[in-house]
Amino acid sequence: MERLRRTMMFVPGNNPAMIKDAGIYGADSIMFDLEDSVSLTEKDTARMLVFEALQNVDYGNSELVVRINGLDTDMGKADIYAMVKAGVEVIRLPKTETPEDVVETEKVIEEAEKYFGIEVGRTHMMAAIESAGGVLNAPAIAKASDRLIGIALGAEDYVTMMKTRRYPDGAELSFARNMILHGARAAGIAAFDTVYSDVDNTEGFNHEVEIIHELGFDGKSVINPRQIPLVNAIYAPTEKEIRNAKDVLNAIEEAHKKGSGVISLRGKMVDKPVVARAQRTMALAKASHLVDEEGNIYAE
Ligand SMILES: CC(C)(COP(=O)(O)OP(=O)(O)OC[C@H]1O[C@@H](n2cnc3c(N)ncnc32)[C@H](O)[C@@H]1OP(=O)(O)O)[C@@H](O)C(=O)NCCC(=O)NCCSC(=O)C[C@@](O)(CC(=O)O)C(=O)O
Ligand SMILES: [Mg+2]
Repeated sequence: MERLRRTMMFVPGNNPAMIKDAGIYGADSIMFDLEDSVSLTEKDTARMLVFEALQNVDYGNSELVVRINGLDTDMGKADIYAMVKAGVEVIRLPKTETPEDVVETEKVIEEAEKYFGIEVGRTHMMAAIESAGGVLNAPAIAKASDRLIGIALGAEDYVTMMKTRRYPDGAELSFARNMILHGARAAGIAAFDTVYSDVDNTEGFNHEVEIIHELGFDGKSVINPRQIPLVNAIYAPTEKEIRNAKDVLNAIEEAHKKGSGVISLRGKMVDKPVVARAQRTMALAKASHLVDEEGNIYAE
């Protein structure tokens, strides 16, 4: 079953209190940041704090990601070596422009794994796309390495470069979102939407999450724990969807027993893609604690 990544929470790497408590909010992934939320004078401290946390703090089931500084900076290589040594699960490249950026970063990760005697390939990667060039290269970026678990939109840098700003309807992000989503899906990896900076604007945030949920994004980068339950609520299937998914899975089981891969349920065809969607619905229902391990709805 694929790993759920509805929320990926940014945690500034130079904030010890936030780093210590980041695991209590139930983010699917925690993303420690060594890049833009950390000032130049704090870079070494942040690297050290995140290194210590990765080794010593228990973050439960959350996936652990670190956004490094790019290899075009003085910090990129040191970030990679420290995070690989600490056993990070995923390294996130910021401001990815080309597939070569991914390949270059992968080379350094591999060097670091060999240097520390870590199994080559254990460290996964994701690439954030934050510019016009990056968006146009999204399909190639997404296929640049087998280590990539996903690609993500970084809209704050992107809209700045595009000489616009964020608007409530999201029209300014429509092309970028579609390129990233199609690039990710064509490569068979995950697609993550960008942060929403106005943390007190719940209505605006929910509207944005509805848009990306409908488009098919796996999840969203968040900057504040208050945003996590909002995303989870929108990604949680409704009771009607869960009941339908269960009916679909039961129906296809019956069909398989009779040697068929297709069956009719209440007049609608149930075949492979319908079954795949039902399985995903049940996975989301489990992650949202709406059903037990056997798929029984808790309220029943
Ligand atoms: C926004 C705000 C200042 C609001 O502060 P507030 O004080 O109003 O927060 P409150 O809600 O009052 O906090 C209640 C309790 O939660 C704790 N708490 C809050 N936030 C927490 C957190 N993130 N992690 C753990 N703990 C947290 C807090 O410590 C408190 O704990 P306690 O005191 O114990 O009760 C704060 O959240 C914050 O700093 N966020 C992180 C910002 C950040 O990382 N930016 C960089 C990434 S974007 C970027 O770079 C752009 C991008 O690159 C993106 C891309 O590429 O996708 C692009 O181009 O688009
Ligand atoms: Mg950025």
